[in-house]
Amino acid sequence: MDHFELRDGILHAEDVPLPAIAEAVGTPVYVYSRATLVRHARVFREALSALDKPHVAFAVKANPNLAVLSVLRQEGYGADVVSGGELTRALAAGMAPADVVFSGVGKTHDELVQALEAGIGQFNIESEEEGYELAAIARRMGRQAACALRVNPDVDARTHEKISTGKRENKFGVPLDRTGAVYAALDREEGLQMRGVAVHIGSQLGDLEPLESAFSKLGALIAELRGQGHTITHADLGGGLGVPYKAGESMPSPAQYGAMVARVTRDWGVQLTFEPGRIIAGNAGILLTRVIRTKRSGNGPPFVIVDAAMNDLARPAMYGAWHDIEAVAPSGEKTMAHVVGPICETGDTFAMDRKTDTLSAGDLAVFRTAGAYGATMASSYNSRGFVPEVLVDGDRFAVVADRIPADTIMNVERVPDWL
Ligand SMILES: Cc1ncc(COP(=O)(O)O)c(C=O)c1O
Ligand SMILES: N[C@@H](CCCC[NH3+])C(=O)O
Repeated sequence: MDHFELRDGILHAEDVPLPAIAEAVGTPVYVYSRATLVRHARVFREALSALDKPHVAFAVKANPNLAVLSVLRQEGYGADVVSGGELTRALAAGMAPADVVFSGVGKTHDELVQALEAGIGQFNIESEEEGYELAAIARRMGRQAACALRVNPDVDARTHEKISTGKRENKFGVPLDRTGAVYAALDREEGLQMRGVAVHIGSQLGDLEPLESAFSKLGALIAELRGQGHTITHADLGGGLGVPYKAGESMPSPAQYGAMVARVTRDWGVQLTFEPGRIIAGNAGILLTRVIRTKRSGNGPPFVIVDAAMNDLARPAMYGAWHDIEAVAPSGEKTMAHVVGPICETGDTFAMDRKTDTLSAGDLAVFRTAGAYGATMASSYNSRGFVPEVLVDGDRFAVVADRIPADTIMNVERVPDWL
């Protein structure tokens, strides 16, 4: 359930009519609902209530906006970060360093230093090589890095191949058959405090079975590592829960996920960490756009050209992803249309042959479920600048990220005097 609903024929974000936001801020603009974020954060936490003190670290990559992170911090969430930039954001949003987990397959030397200086709670080590580098830096700095070893369980997450992370051929984690040796080697390193294992098999998972299979393998690994004399106190189960992108689509609920986790991990005797991203932020945001014009296309459906494009919302172009498209003031009439952006690529297409609310020049429309992997994946391609972000709270709203116009971006560029 979200808080984007029709009231008197006009789509609202909580109590704010979307035309008021378009009027004040212009389009395109991302709009987030605080109430939906809070609701999702609580539902997810509630789903884990059978567990002993689970730690929930929001995957910042899904939506790194400082206001969004602040809402989640108020809900007791920590952060899962994958870069120095995300770490800076998590701390700027007031998250405690101890509540930060650092994942990512290519942490740089400087990022490792930054995270050690900040005193983050846990490094998820993705390779033996990374472990040695972190150990050396930690020793030099006189620090101890609390670590989990990220395991690649070779499980097919049954999701889009570009966002699957737990198959042997994917770049993430240490293959299961090497984890015993790698864990033992890293456990001998001064500077590292090896305390557990981590797994994350992919995103937008519509099925709990691959997760259960990965967690079962992790459970067996924990037993094996303990058998080798290691003390395992932590396990990080990553994120990955899918959300419905199409009206009527069904996905495993957080409660079903929580019940599965409780059953599989019952005897583990560890503190569990979770890294949800999309399930928290996905349905908490929409991208609000305005139709520039429509264009007839031979005998086929018309092109509806909107002012949002693939640089603002990359998912359809990158993964062929579906986002529901709705008029802000629907007439009730539906038309078959191609919905496209203005960018000079055929891939700048949000929908082909889609029966949507009839849209005409000047109409406002929304792309739903754009709160995760939306603004965060934007670029300035075609010198279009960056879309602003707005957070709604009841009947008030605030711009939580300014529009960055193309000329502001151009202002950081220099033409050398030898040209
Ligand atoms: C290590 C890690 N943790 C958490 C997430 C968040 O995933 P999701 O947004 O699917 O919950 C991701 C992204 O897939 C990730 O790579
Ligand atoms: N960017 C992807 C999700 C990637 C998850 C990152 N590990 C998407 O929009 O669906």
